[in-house]
Amino acid sequence: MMRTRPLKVALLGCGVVGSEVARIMTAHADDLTARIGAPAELAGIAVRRPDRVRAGIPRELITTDATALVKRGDIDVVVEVIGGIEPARTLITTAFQHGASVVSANKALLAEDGVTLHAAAEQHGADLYFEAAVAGAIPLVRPLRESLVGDKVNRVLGIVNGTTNFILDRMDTGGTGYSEALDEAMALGYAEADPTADVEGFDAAAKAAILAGIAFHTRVRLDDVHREGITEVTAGDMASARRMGRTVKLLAICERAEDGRSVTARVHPAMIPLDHPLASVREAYNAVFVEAEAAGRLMFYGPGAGGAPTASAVLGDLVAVCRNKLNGARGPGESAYSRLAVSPMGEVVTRYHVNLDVADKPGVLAQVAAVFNEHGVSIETVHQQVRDGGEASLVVVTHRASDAALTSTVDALRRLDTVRGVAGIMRVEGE
Ligand SMILES: NC(=O)c1ccc[n+]([C@@H]2O[C@H](COP(=O)([O-])OP(=O)(O)OC[C@H]3O[C@@H](n4cnc5c(N)ncnc54)[C@H](O)[C@@H]3O)[C@@H](O)[C@H]2O)c1
Ligand SMILES: N[C@@H](CCO)C(=O)O
Ligand code: NA
Repeated sequence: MMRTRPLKVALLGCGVVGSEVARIMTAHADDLTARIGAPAELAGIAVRRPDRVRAGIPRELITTDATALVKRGDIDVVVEVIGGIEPARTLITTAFQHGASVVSANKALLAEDGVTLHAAAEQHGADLYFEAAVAGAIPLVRPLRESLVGDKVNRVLGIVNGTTNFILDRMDTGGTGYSEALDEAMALGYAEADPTADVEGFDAAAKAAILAGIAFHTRVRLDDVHREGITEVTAGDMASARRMGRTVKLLAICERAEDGRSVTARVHPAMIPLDHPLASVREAYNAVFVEAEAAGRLMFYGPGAGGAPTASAVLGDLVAVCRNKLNGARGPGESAYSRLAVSPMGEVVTRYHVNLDVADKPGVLAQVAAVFNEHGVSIETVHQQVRDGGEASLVVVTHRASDAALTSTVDALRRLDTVRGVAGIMRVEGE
């Protein structure tokens, strides 16, 4: 039988994502009511700028006092789409204290202090859902927390930041410069409020921390994730990748060590073959591979950013949380029983593309090869291109080696007189 009292929803933030959440809640109210089993009603919307015109949103719902809204006591679900650490963290924990469950899109906060949020949800018997925090519209959090919870996930690898994928895609195929592409991504609502979070890899690292935590049933924080953004990726790197039949993507890679006792999590630009499925992920799309012991290799693909796609994930969580409320049930809480160590980047083993500027003299190639050999880094291919003025460019692609071995190799190469400079080092993945 249909319950008559509506479930009351408080929306915190009415920006790119929040405005779409409000729009869909209104536009699809009847369907949402039928799917939940009771109406989900917007009971208040906390904003920072109350005078802004917001089409379709009744003014009486708008407040600038988010704290009072979450303390009302009659709110069933708080949807947090403000972003950032504070006041979002305090608002969420206050919401739990006052009997609400929470849906959040806030990867920065979940990666920084998910422990506090999960503990507060647990203490108050509430739900904390966060599908929108990772890879926008793509269902990934729920598959990992629910569908794959009976399996053993060993690896999660993919593109989890729409803004940087958009920029790299434009640089690679459109001839558009970095700044122009970033401006476009910001205008389309893909970027974070401070786009440094995107281009420096913080946003992808936060998502990697969340993914590693839920995939491996352990705790991984933002600081545990090795992070490199795309600000150092040059048109030269792109061209060099193309010449080798590859392209450049910003990847997030979370892996369980072979002995099963530790994990690694990293975000960095990487070269991947042009025929790899991730190479055809364009614009602000995301794609993530999950490798699990019994399931094998799964691929999740779709829009990774933007107001409406992200609101879709928020709405999915909202319906789930409302259903739980009606049934007196709870969704999954934090599962971090494995307590695995997070290994440092030096222990990560992968392949490398090393671009050297060298003197075009006899014996240089042998000298360079000897340095790789001395550090136990095996060379797969070498390409030499002679330039004017007695200089040459040498591109060395290695077999798999540890990050520590590669770093000491490059240090030693820099000390050779015949090596004028290290023009670029990039990891090679997906082969
Ligand atoms: N835009 C995307 O594609 C996307 C995708 C996935 C997740 N997210 C996440 O969703 C959240 C919101 O992102 P967005 O793109 O909508 O950002 P946004 O900057 O467009 O919106 C945030 C809104 O919150 C308001 N706000 C800030 N402090 C407030 C406060 N104390 N009280 C009330 N309102 C306040 C701001 O004025 C702004 O309008 C962030 O956590 C972001 O990381 C965004
Ligand atoms: N700024 C983020 C939003 C989606 O989380 C991105 O570009 O992927
Ligand atoms: Na998602």
